[in-house]
Amino acid sequence: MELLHNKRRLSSPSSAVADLALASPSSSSSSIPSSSTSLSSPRSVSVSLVNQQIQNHSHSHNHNHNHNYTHTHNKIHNHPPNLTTMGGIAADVFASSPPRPTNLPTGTPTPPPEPMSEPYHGYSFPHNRLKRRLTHPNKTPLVLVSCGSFSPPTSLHMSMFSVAESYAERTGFELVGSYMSPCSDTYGKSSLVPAHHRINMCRLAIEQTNSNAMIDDWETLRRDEAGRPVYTRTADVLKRLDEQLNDVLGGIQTLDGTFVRARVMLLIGADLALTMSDPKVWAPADIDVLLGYYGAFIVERPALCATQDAIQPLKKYHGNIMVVPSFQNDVSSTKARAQIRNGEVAQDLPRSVYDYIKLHHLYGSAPPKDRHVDKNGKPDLEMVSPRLPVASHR
Ligand SMILES: Nc1ncnc2c1ncn2[C@@H]1O[C@H](COP(=O)(O)OP(=O)(O)OP(=O)(O)O)[C@@H](O)[C@H]1O
Ligand SMILES: NC(=O)c1ccc[n+]([C@@H]2O[C@H](COP(=O)(O)O)[C@@H](O)[C@H]2O)c1
Repeated sequence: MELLHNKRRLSSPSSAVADLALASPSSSSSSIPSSSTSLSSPRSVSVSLVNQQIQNHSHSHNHNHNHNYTHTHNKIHNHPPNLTTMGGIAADVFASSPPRPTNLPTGTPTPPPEPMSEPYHGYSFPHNRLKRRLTHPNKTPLVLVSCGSFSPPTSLHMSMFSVAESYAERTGFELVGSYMSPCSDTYGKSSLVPAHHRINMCRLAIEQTNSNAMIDDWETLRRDEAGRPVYTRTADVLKRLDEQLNDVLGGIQTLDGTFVRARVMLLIGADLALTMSDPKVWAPADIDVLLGYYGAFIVERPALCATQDAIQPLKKYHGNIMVVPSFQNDVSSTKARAQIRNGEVAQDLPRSVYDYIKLHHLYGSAPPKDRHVDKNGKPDLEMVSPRLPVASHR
């Protein structure tokens, strides 16, 4: 498929900066809408950070949530978020977020021409690891969605879920599901290996790290009328996941038996957040949807950018942003690919992912000398590196 223009890079070497008028011209989901109505402007408050002063949120605004979050499904009632605070961590994300509209926002960009839930051969929405019932009272069910290239998935991609989960659960949330949504092959990044390899590697990474994340390969399967893969913007990915979880599956059951909508939020690194204030990379209407309506957990990535630089331009959305502290690291897919090309062992990859790369000669890797494969030629999952931190909620 012809890309309409090249990927544009910001200063950050591995930030996501594909300029996204790049996929099929025939798909309206593939181009940045030129204009749209904005969502109601969120109140501007400080971004949640660890050690921020504990705030007590007794929730006079819960009425808004109740009113605005009624579900078409009869069983669903909004469960008002009760922002508990524990361990000295503030939980102001809901307290400060705008009332959520009943339906998806009018500012939502032009939807794709085909139904967003169009079934593809062999595809079904994954929910096997979705926790369908809350285990704690007064918590808001949270689903985190990590959209990325995952070319290849690194140990940091996997631990992002667990650090965000630990952070979220000290707030008013209970994590009920985590999704990895690999982007389509049409995303303009030359480093992408074909989607089936990226999906296989994500699967291996999940197994190896004992993660509860699910892979939603819908982005990689979407096709236009001519059968060509199309790019899906991240705002549309979240809208569809929201529909699947809350409208199709019916939401999450609370301890008192009622059903509430899960809060869907984006999980990204600070380098990607840095690109979000660039309208050539993200349509402002999409940012309204992603940060104004859904919200994001932004994991610090100090090796690539200063967190402040990333979030300061997004200050009108701060009530919907949680900044998750991370440790100093230079882990990236770019670094892993360079190591593989140079014949070095890529330490930051789950071992099974590394073996898969060698087995399939991806990223210019030489054939493996020391194959850790079973008798069927599949990577031997026993040959694994030490386990990474894992999500603990199931
Ligand atoms: N070490 C890290 N710390 C924080 N966030 C990360 C880290 N690695 C990846 N991410 C985030 O994970 C998401 C998906 O990233 P992606 O698959 O593009 O990996 P990447 O390492 O940034 O890739 P590349 O190096 O190929 O540009 C992005 O939001 C990115 O910011
Ligand atoms: N306008 C958009 O929807 C937009 C812009 C840039 C990146 N992204 C997404 O961000 C994710 C990460 O991208 P990178 O691999 O470039 O870091 C990908 O899933 C990509 O599709 C979306």
